[in-house]
Amino acid sequence: MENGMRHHLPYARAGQVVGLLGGSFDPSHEGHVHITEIALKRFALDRVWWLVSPGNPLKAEGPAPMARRLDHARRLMVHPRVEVTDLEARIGTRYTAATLSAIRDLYPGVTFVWLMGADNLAQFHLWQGWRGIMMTTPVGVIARPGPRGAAIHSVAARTFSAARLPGRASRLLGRLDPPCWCYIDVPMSDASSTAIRARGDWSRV
Ligand SMILES: Nc1ncnc2c1ncn2[C@@H]1O[C@H](COP(=O)(O)OP(=O)(O)OP(=O)(O)O)[C@@H](O)[C@H]1O
Ligand SMILES: O=C(O)c1ccc[n+]([C@@H]2O[C@H](COP(=O)([O-])O)[C@@H](O)[C@H]2O)c1
Repeated sequence: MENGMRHHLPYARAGQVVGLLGGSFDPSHEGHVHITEIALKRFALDRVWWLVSPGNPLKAEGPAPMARRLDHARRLMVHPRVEVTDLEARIGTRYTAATLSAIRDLYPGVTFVWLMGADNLAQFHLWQGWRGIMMTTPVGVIARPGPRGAAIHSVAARTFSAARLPGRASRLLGRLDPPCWCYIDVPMSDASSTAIRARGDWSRV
């Protein structure tokens, strides 16, 4: 990373627990805001950073330009403990495993919790280095409309079943040594970027 980039880094201090919500945010919507507010409380996070992805490695079609997605997300997500950032583009990573290891190097003493909706847990075993992510990073999974079983019985959930923290103990997630993950059953939002794009409310240019 260039030196000049460093002063744009989001703030966190040693001892804090920061939730990372990675996504295409193409566009961001109420569902993202909803799970962020829930995650702050239920996982006892000091902060949440939205990592607006340069492009999901598993998606064939690229998203809308970064500046547009960032701008939209920053208007939508206004909260003193939440920051919307293009950190992955700055670091030059798009695979989550690489992003996490780079971020940990940049913030010694800070604990990072990876946040995701239940749909992503169902797919998680397709991510690059997913076992390594589980072994190094507490993972918080938030309910999302769709087949609940697909997440709870996914390859990742089964492989790491012994490391599952019950939902009632969710506040401990960032204080335990990984592997540890926690699924929280919460009131759900059915908002989705795909639905918004399908309505034509967010054109790509
Ligand atoms: N309504 C929602 N409820 C729970 N989790 C959500 C919701 N919307 C998005 N998420 C989660 O937020 C993260 C980023 O989501 P993303 O930017 O891909 O939005 P999306 O609506 O899932 O987009 P797309 O429809 O293009 O896949 C993912 O972990 C996703 O599971
Ligand atoms: O690292 C991977 O292999 C990987 C594969 C698929 C998705 N991800 C990450 O998961 C997050 C959610 O992606 P998306 O496109 O569903 O918003 C985003 O941060 C992606 O970079 C990461």
